[in-house]
Amino acid sequence: MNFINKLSAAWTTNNSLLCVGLDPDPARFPAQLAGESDAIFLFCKEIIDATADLACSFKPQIAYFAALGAEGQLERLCAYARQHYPHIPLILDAKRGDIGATARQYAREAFDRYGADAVTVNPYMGFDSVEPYMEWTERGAIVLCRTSNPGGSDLQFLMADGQPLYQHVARLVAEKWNRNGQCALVVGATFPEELAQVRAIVGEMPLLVPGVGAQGGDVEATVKSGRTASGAGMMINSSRAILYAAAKGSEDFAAAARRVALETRDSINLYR
Ligand SMILES: O=c1ccn([C@@H]2O[C@H](COP(=O)(O)O)[C@@H](O)[C@H]2O)c(=O)[nH]1
Repeated sequence: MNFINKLSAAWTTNNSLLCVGLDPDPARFPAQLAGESDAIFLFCKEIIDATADLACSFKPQIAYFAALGAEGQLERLCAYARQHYPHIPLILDAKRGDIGATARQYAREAFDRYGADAVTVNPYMGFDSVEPYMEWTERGAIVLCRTSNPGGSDLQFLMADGQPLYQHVARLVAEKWNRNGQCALVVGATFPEELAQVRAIVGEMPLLVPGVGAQGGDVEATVKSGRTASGAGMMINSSRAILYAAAKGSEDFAAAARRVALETRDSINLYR
């Protein structure tokens, strides 16, 4: 099944717009994982098992694995998610951007090596840097548009032809670049006004929306700004607030993650 259809089905099946982010930081792992050679895999696997019925997608952030030389554990984790939860889209957050020949290798890494349904990509180098991802006709390219970080405004708010750059990106992707019909955009929950602007430009296109939870984005404003007419259209990501929900040593980490994922999913659903 292609990325967009799988995502639409997951919104319905799990009644959820929540994307569970997998940003594993061993310094924050529970004591029982200390000394385990595959602690990163084990930690993330428990989180996936605890939240799979509450999520519309999982989003491993590759930097947290690669920085520790743990790409092998990421491979295992992706294989595990695909085998046990094949109906939940797997998004590799890698924010790749390079010339076409190199982008083709990044696409192979995301879709072949890790088996991701979609990968995040940076539009700064233009269409030929994004096109190779679309050669994978069933997989998604999720293009950075209006990112959640404060510094995103440095470039994304620059005016060109009377409009901020992020709106040009939204329009380009929606009207020209989306050759395989599997594109989506990243828009931060920390900027609900811009989220509403992007929604108005792109119609039904799915949006990956990081920034609730640890970054403090407002759930009500996010949902009201980014939802489609059918009350869907978003993967609202929360990573650290779910992963590290347990107070150190006092609560089972997976149970705590499930509790916060449930609360987040339900608070999102209040405003759909
Ligand atoms: O604009 C963006 C794009 C990506 N991210 C990523 O999302 C998660 C957010 O983690 P939290 O712990 O929920 O803050 C992380 O992997 C970022 O790399 C983003 O935050 N903003």
